[in-house]
Amino acid sequence: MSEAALVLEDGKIYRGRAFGAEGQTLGEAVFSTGMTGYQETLTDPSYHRQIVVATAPQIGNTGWNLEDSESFGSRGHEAAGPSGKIWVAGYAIREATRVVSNYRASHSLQEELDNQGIVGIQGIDTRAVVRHLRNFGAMRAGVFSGAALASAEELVERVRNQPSMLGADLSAEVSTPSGYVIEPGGEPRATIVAVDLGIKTNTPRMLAQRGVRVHVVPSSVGLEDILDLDPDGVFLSHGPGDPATADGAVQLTKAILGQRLPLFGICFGNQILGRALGLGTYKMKFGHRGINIPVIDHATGRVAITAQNHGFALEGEAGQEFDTPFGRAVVSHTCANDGTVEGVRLLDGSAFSVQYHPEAAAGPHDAAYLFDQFVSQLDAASAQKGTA
Ligand SMILES: NC(=O)CC[C@H](N)C(=O)O
Repeated sequence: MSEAALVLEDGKIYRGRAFGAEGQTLGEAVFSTGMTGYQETLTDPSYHRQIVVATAPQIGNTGWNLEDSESFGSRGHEAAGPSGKIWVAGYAIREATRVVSNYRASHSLQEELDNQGIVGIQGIDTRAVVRHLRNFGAMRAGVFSGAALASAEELVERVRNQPSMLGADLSAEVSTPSGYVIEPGGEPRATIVAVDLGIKTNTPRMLAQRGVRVHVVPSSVGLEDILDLDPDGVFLSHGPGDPATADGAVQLTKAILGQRLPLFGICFGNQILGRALGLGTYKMKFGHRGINIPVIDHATGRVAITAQNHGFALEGEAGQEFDTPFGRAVVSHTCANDGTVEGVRLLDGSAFSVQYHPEAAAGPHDAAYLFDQFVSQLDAASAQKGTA
């Protein structure tokens, strides 16, 4: 295995061995604290242009299977076939397992990284990398191996020459090029439009499991296209990039709110709904990425343990109420670790969103009830349509 280097924009270099494809990759270095679920993480479109550092010390134990990928439906997924497209820019780990041990595995993680040309690094002190990123923040980085290795100065230069995640407008790079429908098993109880800003496979699946027909549409969709589908509600998906750049999605959201259609948003969708309600966004120092992040629901005082993956957040305070052109709104959820805004809602309940991932994949299912809450809104809207 050839030598490899993880290079950070501040000049810090961690030397290890190649993992997966050899070559060069650039992206923002971020860390994920999930102890399981690497396949879901690697295929999540929200990680587009990010080099993920895993805090779990050994990676690859369960190999790669043909079921758990989260990128079916995202742009360019066909090329990866049933394996699912890997969206991360690179992967940095402590130790790759030598033995794949799971009945669902079809091949190893290394093989899949090789097949898809994903450049990774193993054998580095990932605890030291994570401490560095916690102290100095997520930053531009690169992984280099084989013929791509060069002098330290040259590598740092290449890392610094890439654009920052701050100001990155990435929705169009991951969103499906054309719409598709996920049907529930039987007769649909309601129909929604899901705006794909980087949607994971499990999100429309969880809605379909609840009897909802889901039209997944490209991020460039307009209000008229949405209304043509005669939906009972609209969903705004998770996705990569800086929400401050997503003016198109914010305008669309304002138009949807103006129609009084029920609206639910997750992660990027929470940031978009927050912006449409007048809140600002900012880049966090190192973000929240993992599957054990505690969130307080200020309506009930209950804490949910949640899956998360975000580097930006909405500005606001726990329980803060504010006026919007669509009615009064509230900061409904905050993170129990650091007070970050984790959810907003119109007080009438017709539009709400969370910064965490009720679809989990991977992660705990504490927040799955939010899909039920959305479906109740849809039932009410569809009943009203029936009597209109
Ligand atoms: N998973 C997501 O939707 C991420 C949202 C946004 N790109 C962020 O990093 O904050």
